[in-house]
Amino acid sequence: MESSAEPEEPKKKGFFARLKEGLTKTRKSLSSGLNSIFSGFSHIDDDFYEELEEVMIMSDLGVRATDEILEKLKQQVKEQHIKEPADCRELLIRTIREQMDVGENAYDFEKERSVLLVVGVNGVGKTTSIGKLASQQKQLGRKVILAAADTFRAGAIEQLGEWAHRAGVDMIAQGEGSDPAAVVYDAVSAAKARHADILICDTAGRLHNKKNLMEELKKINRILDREYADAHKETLVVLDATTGQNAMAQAREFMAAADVDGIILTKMDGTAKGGIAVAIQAELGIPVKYIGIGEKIEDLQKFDADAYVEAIFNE
Ligand SMILES: Nc1nc2c(ncn2[C@@H]2O[C@H](COP(=O)(O)OP(=O)(O)OP(=O)(O)O)[C@@H](O)[C@H]2O)c(=O)[nH]1
Repeated sequence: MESSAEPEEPKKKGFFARLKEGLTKTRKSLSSGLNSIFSGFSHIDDDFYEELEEVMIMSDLGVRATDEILEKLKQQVKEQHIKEPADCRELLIRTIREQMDVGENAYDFEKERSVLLVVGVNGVGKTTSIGKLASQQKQLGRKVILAAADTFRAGAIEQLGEWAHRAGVDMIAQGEGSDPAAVVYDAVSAAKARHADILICDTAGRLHNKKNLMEELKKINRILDREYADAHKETLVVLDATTGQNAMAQAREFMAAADVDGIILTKMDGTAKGGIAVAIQAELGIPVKYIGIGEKIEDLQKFDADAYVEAIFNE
């Protein structure tokens, strides 16, 4: 029998195909960079390790994580009497994955009545990520309410409002410059009255005054602990992957100001610095919960370290 025509390309790409496409720039820089070292060196020596280090740091895996990964690699090379550079490839990939281990990534806020505090400096894609998340949660059949508690940045409330409209969810807001804690208080009342499953709060975006930030977050947390004690609470920090090590510095500052439960890493599709996901989990020990790999709603993906490593290293 004659073979039938080529199957039509499915309209919607699967999770992994989209991830792989989103990580193209990082794959090209990191995986191809490492591959050329594995094939270019005839034996394992200091130069070989130095070149690996350079490529890893260039891809923003972070100095500390890179050092630790290479130390482990060297040890295994010694123990297993590996002589061929190419034989290090799988070992290195496995070591990177192990170094990223922060336990299983939990999404309890999808199952329980929850409140998410989403923080991040201006321009990182905080509003966009909240919009995507709200939309996804709504599609899961959950009742979502947004709180426009980033009252500092001009236009932030309108922008969140547009997302609320697009996602078909309610938003609680007061005017620009109002007290973020008061907005959260109102939003909690609304969440209780309307039996919301998840309340997502767009909060503090500024870092230049750490004390203010800390006070603001503390005040919001006090309200949540008092008024919404039975809700599962998480604080998520949004970071822009294209800013590389600067994003790490931001994460550290937010960690100093609040208990951070997870990271949303945006704009991974636009950068070769996607190794930052390794640095975050390996150096900060905080799970990356979502990554942004494009502008569409489905381009906010749950982060899976196994899939990430595979998307980058498996050709
Ligand atoms: N390619 C890509 N674009 C993104 C992603 N996340 C956000 N963006 C886009 O980046 C552009 C600018 O984003 P931001 O200025 O950070 O958006 P924002 O959410 O309004 O900013 P803040 O709320 O201040 O963080 C927007 O057009 C977004 O659609 C992503 O993961 N990938």
